[in-house]
Amino acid sequence: MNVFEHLQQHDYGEVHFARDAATGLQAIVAIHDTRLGPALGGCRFIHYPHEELALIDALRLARGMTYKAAITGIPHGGGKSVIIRPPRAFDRGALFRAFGRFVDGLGGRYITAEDSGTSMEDMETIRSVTKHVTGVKPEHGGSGDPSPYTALGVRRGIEACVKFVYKRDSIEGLHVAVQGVGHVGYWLCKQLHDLGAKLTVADIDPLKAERAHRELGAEVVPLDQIFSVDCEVFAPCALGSALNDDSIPKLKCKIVAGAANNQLAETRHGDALMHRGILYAPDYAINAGGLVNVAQEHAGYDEQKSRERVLKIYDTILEIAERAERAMQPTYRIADTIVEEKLARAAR
Ligand SMILES: NC(=O)c1ccc[n+]([C@@H]2O[C@H](COP(=O)([O-])OP(=O)(O)OC[C@H]3O[C@@H](n4cnc5c(N)ncnc54)[C@H](O)[C@@H]3O)[C@@H](O)[C@H]2O)c1
Repeated sequence: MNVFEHLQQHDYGEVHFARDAATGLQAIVAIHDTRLGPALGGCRFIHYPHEELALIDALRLARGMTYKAAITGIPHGGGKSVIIRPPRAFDRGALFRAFGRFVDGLGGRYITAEDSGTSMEDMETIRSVTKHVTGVKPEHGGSGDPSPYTALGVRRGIEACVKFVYKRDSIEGLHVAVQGVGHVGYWLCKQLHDLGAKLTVADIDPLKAERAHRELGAEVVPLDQIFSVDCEVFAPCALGSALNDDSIPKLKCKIVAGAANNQLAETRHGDALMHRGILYAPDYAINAGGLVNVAQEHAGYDEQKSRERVLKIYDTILEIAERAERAMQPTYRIADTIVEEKLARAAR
C-alpha cells in the first residue's frame, strides 16, 4: 500500500495510525481539514478484508465531514476514524479504551462519535479515558439519537425547495414520495404528515412501510415504483446512489430532497437532474441536522440552540438553489463552491 499516494489522491495532510498489541487495536484517524475547527466525525468498527480499504474508507468519509460541517456553519473540520475489527476474540472494553487513549493523544484535533459498528456504550468507554468524544449518555451531556434532528433539517430543506420552486411557504397538500422509512425517514414522514402533506412510501422492510401507512396514512408502493410516483417531492432516505441512470428518467417530481448520504451515483447525475428541471438539495447540506446536534453536544448540549441551528438548513438550501439558478450550474457544484470559499476564507 502506498499511503502517500492515497493521501495525495484524497487531498490530505494528516492521518494517524495506532496499533496496540495487548488489545488487538488497529486504528486509523483521518483528519481532513481543521481550518474551521477541530475535526469531528464518527468511528467505524467493521471488518475490512485488507487495511488499504480501511484507510480509503477513513479518507473518503473524513473529507465528506469537512464539507458537511462547513456548509452548515458549525466550527468544526472533517475527521473520521476506523478500527479494524479484530479477526479473533477480543475484549471490547479494553479495545475501546486503547482507542480512547489514541484519540486523547491527538490533543483535541479529532473528536470522535458513533458510526457503523459502534454504540453509545463504546462512546462511554472512550469517555473514561478522553474528553474528546460525543454520543455519550444524556446524563453525561450526550445529545441522544441524531435521527429526529436529521429529519428536522431535511424537512426544512424540503420547505426551502418548495419556496424556491412553487413560491409557497407551506407544504400542506403537497405530495412527497419517501424511499426508506427507517430512523430518519419515519421522523420525516411524521413531520410532513403533521404539516398536511400527502405521503407515498416504499421500504424493503414491509413492517416499516406498514407502520407509515397505519400511523400516517401513507400509501405504500413496491420498491421500484417509488421513483415514478406523480408527486412534487421525492425524498431518498434509504441507501446511497438512489439517483442514477435508471431512476432519474422515471422521476415525475420537481424536487429531490432527502436524508440519504451519497445520493448521486456519480456527480454527472446531479447535472442530469438539472437538465430535467429538477431541483436537487445536495445531500450533505440537507442531512446535516444530526451533525449539528452532535457538535452542540461537544460545545455543551443545549437542545434549544441545537434546534435553532438545524432550522437554518432552510437558509442554506435556499442560498444553494438561488446561486445555482444565477450561475446556471447544478446545485451539488454550488454547494462544493460555497464550502471551498469558506475554507479559503478561513485559511486567510
Ligand atoms: N441517522 C441519521 O441521523 C443520519 C444522518 C445523516 C445521513 N443519514 C443517512 O440517511 C439514510 C437513512 O438513515 P437512517 O438512520 O434512517 O437508516 P435506517 O437504516 O434506519 O433506515 C433506512 C431504511 O431504508 C430501508 N431501505 C433500504 N434499502 C431500501 C430500498 N432499496 N428501498 C426502500 N427502502 C430501503 C431500510 O429498510 C430502512 O428502513 C442513510 O443513507 C444514512 O446514511 C442518516
